[in-house]
Amino acid sequence: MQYISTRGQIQEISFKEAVMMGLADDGGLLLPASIPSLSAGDIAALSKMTYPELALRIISLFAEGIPADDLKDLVDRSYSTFSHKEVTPVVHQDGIYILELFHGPTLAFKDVALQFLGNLFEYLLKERGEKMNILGATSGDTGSAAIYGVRGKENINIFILHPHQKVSPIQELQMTTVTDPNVFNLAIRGTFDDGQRIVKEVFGDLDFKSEFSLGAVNSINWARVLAQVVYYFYAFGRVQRDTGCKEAYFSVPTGNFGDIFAGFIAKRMGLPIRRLILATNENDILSRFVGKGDYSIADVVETPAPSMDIQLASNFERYLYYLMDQDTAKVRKAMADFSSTGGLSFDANLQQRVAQDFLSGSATRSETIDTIRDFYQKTGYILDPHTAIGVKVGKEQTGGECPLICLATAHPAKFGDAVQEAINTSPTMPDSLAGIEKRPSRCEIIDAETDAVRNFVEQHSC
Ligand SMILES: Cc1ncc(COP(=O)(O)O)c(C=O)c1O
Ligand SMILES: N[C@@H](CCOP(=O)(O)O)C(=O)O
Repeated sequence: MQYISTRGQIQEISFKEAVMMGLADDGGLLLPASIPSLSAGDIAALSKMTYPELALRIISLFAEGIPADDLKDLVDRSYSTFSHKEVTPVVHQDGIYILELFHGPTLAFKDVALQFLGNLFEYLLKERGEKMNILGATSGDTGSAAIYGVRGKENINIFILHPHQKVSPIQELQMTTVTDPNVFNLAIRGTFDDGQRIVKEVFGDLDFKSEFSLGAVNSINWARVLAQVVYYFYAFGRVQRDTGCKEAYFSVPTGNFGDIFAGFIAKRMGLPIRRLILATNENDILSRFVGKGDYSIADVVETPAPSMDIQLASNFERYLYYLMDQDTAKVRKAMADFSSTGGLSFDANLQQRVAQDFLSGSATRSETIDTIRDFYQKTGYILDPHTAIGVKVGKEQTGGECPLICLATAHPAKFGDAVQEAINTSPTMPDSLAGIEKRPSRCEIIDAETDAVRNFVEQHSC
């Protein structure tokens, strides 16, 4: 399995090289040159596996070059840190299936990939005798998951940019109270989009990238998307076992388009996903794209689902590559047009193709809060605000043709204020958060400027 860039100037690199490269050196994103397809029989066999067995089977299809025993060890260690024996259990509530992705160390779906990526980086660096400086941007969840994935690991320093005062109080504490010497939190005066732009600009300076051995933990890194493909198979297997269904809908709260893109890969591999339902908050550029072919940037607004307060969805470029029939010249042109005009529009023909894969919708602030309240009143189950958006849009877009699986991307305790507003009760705090506000913390506040970040990394690199 070789990897290529969406912009066509990186050809045929290995899985290991793709993981280490993170952002493609031509500014694009890396993808496998071909996607393996699984038969219905293969998929039925997968449904009998435990989560680590399934993860090993799916990841090994894409991870040539890592011996099977080593990969098994990496996968087993990565999922042993989850508090639920099923890793990502599926629960049935109010007629829908909720795929709980928040049983990892930092209580969000990011742990599923970042526990694995942290171990994979450690393994590859040892093999190469190298060091790495990880640089990432977060709207709240990737940051802590990445930090927990690499804290205290040798030969790795990690620098995480988060938008100052725009993440939830618990999200901020989960990052800033990790005071291991290899962890650096930078609160930037700006938005997540500013942080992601800075990260891409620093990676785009290839001399700097090479001199400081930069590594990527955002879904820029293909290994992130790959590890997230696994739970689509897992959830479908569990729901099919219970219902005998032939197809399912997946509703995915979406910001940077990474999680739903993992579902798109699962669909291309043959998983019978009837449609992926793309659910956004008021930052609805992606739902406008699916619904109207309008991909035009607007200002970021603050919502009760801050992790999705994103306009510039990094993985959109990966989807464009498939929508444009893997024509990298067209992708390059589209990305250049988008950066000069701030918008792209898609004709009826392309919109029809998008509609084969996706449905979409969005939720306002009050609809998000109302969904948490209504769901709690009916079931006693507390949704976090991101999950609530997926549930609301998923229910609106489907009519019982086949099961609806909604991705529960975070634990409600991370977003106590929104939950309190909705149901007048605070969610129970998981043990891992006990006393978090009393722990010592460390964070630098800086302007959202590429040079400021570059200088900081230079001074604190390993
Ligand atoms: C809790 C939560 N839900 C949903 C999302 C959206 O995921 P993605 O960015 O992969 O679209 C994010 C982060 O972006 C998140 O942290
Ligand atoms: N919601 C994310 C945004 C970054 O997304 P990523 O999947 O590309 O890392 C976050 O919590 O930081």
